[in-house]
Amino acid sequence: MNTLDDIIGAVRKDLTARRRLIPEAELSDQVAEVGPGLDCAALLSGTDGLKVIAEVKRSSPAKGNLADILDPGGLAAEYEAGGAAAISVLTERHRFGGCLADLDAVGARVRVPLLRKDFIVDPYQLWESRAHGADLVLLIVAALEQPLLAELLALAAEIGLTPLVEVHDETEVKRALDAGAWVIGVNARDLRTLEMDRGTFARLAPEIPDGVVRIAESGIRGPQDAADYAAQGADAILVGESVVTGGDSKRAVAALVEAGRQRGRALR
Ligand SMILES: O=P(O)(O)OC[C@@H](O)[C@@H](O)c1c[nH]c2ccccc12
Repeated sequence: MNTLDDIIGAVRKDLTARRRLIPEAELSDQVAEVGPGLDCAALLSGTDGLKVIAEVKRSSPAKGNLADILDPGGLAAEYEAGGAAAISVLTERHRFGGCLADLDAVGARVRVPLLRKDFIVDPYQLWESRAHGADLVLLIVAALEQPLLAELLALAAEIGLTPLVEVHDETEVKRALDAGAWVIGVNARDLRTLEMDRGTFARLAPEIPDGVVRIAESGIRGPQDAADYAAQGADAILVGESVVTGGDSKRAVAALVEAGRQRGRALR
C-alpha cells in the first residue's frame, strides 16, 4: 500500500467517528447560516505579482516533525502581516498533526482566504470545511475516482467553496480540466512515493489553459524558487516547511512575496 492509500484509510476512520457526533444535516444548516466563502480565483491570480499561500504545518510523512506551532492563529497572523494572499491549514491528524480547531483558530485571526488542506474523499468534509470557515478546499485528483472528483467539485462550488484541484502528472491535469477545475495546484511531491521533482510545474504548466489559476506546490525553499516559479507562469505558490521552520515566519513570507514581485516586473 502506498502512502496516499495509507493516509486515506486513517482519514476515513476519523470521518466515520465525526459523522456520528455531528450529522451532515446539522453541518449543512450551519453552512446555510454562515453563507458562501470568499471567491478566491481572482484573489489568487498572479497578474499583479506572484501570490503566496502560506501553510500552517506541524509535520509531514516526508519530513516528520517540522514545528510545534502552539499558536496556529498567531502564526497565521504573521503570515498575513508578511503579505500572504491566503493561509493553508493542514487539518489531517495522523500524518500532519493538524485538526479542524486549527482552522477555527486561524479564521479568528486573519482576513485573507483560508484553505482547508486535507484528504477530502466525501461530501461530508466539504460541509464541514465551510462550517469551519474555509474559503478553499484541496481536492487531490490522485485520491479520487473521476465521478467523485466531479461531484465534489460541483458541490464545493455550490456551497461557496473554491476547489483547489491538485495534480502531479499530465493525465491528472486532463482529469482536473475535464471535471471543470478553474484553480489547479501542481504538486512537486508525488504523494504515493513522497518523491520530490521540482521540474513538475514547468512540465505541466503548458497543459493548463490561460484563465485557469496555476499554483506551484511543495518544496519551495526560498526567494529563488519563488522567482523561478513566477518566471514559469505560476500565479501563486503554496509553501509550508520553509515558512514554519525558519524562525521569522513574517519575514520568510515577505521575502517570497518580494521575489515574486521583482520577477513579475522583470518579465514585463
Ligand atoms: O512543506 P512544503 O514542501 O512547502 O509543502 C507545502 C504543501 O505544498 C504540501 O504540504 C502539500 C501539497 N499537497 C499536499 C497534500 C496533502 C498534504 C500536504 C500537501
